Amino acid sequence: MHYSSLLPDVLKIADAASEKVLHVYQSDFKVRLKADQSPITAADEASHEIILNGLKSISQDIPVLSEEGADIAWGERKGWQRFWLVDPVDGTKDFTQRTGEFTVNIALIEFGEPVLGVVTAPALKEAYWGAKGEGAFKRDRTGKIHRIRVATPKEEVRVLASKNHLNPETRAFIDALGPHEMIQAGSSLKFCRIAEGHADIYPRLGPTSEWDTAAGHAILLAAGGTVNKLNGEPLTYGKEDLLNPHFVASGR
Ligand SMILES: Nc1ncnc2c1ncn2[C@@H]1O[C@H](COP(=O)(O)O)[C@@H](OP(=O)(O)O)[C@H]1O
Ligand SMILES: [Mg+2]
Repeated sequence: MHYSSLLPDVLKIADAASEKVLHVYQSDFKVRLKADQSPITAADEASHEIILNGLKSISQDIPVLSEEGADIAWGERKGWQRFWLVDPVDGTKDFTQRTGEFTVNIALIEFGEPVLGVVTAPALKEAYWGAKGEGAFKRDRTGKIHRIRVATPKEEVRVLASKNHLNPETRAFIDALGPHEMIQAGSSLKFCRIAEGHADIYPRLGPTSEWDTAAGHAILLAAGGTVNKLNGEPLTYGKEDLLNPHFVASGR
């Protein structure tokens, strides 16, 4: 499959969802708690609907798994060779805290590998995308599009960590890296910051779900980086348990 032929449509869908998400962000929105006690707003729901309908219209035969539509039995999912993996709003805490560091995420998974990804940050007016064999790109807040690439680390490693979920295990991993600079960022923007060469490593020795990481992972791969489990094997998708194992995302 030529992934680049899908990218313009997927970017349009993500931009449409972003516009709606930003509209809610700028309003006096209400925050509710889901059954797992994680926060949800009208932005997550509206973004989910726009993305689901958009993806169905461009690819009737590719199923969609979204954080807000994840109740699909393993018996059905296990036969999927190719599927869309979506987080309508990643960084909902950043959204509710109004830090601006939340994203809309769409990934295409093929045989467990994230082969295409689009991440938009509606409040920052940034967008990132990438596809296997096609490289990775950023649209900055002025609308200019640049090709992006991971950087070669200098002596002081630039480490990315979650703003809201930095646990003791991740902290210990970071301390063992030696001289480093800490950069905190919310949501899947952490993968994008490495993809564009602004940071070197993002260790996550704490919980995430497949939809949190897939799009950023695809972009980082396309920019020359890696996302591996602690045993050194690549992080994969379409697992029965949708919680990811611990992983380390890195540039060169
Ligand atoms: N205890 C937990 N279990 C599962 N996922 C968790 C979690 N704590 C945080 N996360 C995931 O981490 C994401 C936020 O990451 P970060 O802190 O790096 O911004 C959340 O995404 P959502 O905001 O989409 O719910 C959520 O999915
Ligand atoms: Mg998320």
